[in-house]
Amino acid sequence: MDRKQLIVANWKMHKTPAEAAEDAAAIATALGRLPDHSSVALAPPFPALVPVRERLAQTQLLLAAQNVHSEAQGAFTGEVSAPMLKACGCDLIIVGHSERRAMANESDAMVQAKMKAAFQHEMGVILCIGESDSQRNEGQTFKVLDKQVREAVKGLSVTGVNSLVLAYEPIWAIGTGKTASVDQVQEVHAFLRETLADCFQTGLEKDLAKQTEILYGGSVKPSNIKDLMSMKDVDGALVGGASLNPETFVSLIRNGFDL
Ligand SMILES: O=C[C@H](O)COP(=O)(O)O
Repeated sequence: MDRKQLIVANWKMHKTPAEAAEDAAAIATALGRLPDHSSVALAPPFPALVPVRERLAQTQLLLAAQNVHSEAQGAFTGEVSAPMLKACGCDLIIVGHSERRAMANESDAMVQAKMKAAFQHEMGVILCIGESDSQRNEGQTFKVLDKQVREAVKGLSVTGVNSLVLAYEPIWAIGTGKTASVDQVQEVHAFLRETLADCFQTGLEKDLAKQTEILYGGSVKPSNIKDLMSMKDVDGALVGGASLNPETFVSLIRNGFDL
């Protein structure tokens, strides 16, 4: 079984619902039919989820949320739950983005609880992990990533593993224009694949772990996506800045998927 390719637009806190819907329609129209093994997902801000879903009906594009709360309901002002996101038509949820870990103090335990909530409500998870500049300079990269992965997937069921995508996003490469070199990315992705296999040591789970898509994120552009995706363990990308303009994002996808 070959792994799929996936390119995800993370629009972060950009675009009104109307702008997001218009851009989603433009992207879907420009792309047309995608090859069977290639997927594209759009992650607009919460208020744009439903309008974007409506524009993506009858297309192959997937809808992703940028965050979720671990509880299904309750007195959590400003939060959004997994059943709510499911009802908005989400296929995937981004969990543990470094911006949330930094701004909202999300711990590995919180990240794990959010993942479980997503899986319980039958959505896939894009689990973001990555080291900071100082952690890389201090030679802590693999230790940091190992902990982030193990803490997040602890106790996950086979169904969970099956719907998990990893996104390696070195914090020093996010929005900085500084992309990790293809060799740095391949080295980390190979390590992450081994770590996952080690986390799921038994039978079916071990096989599923080998099939997990691992995306790279951090200043991915139309000009560098092809080289990144030519690496053996790079299955796609999580794209911020270069996903905001529909034309740029479509050309990034065409280059990445070789369309
Ligand atoms: O989620 C996306 C990442 O944070 C990468 O953002 P960027 O492509 O603007 O560097």
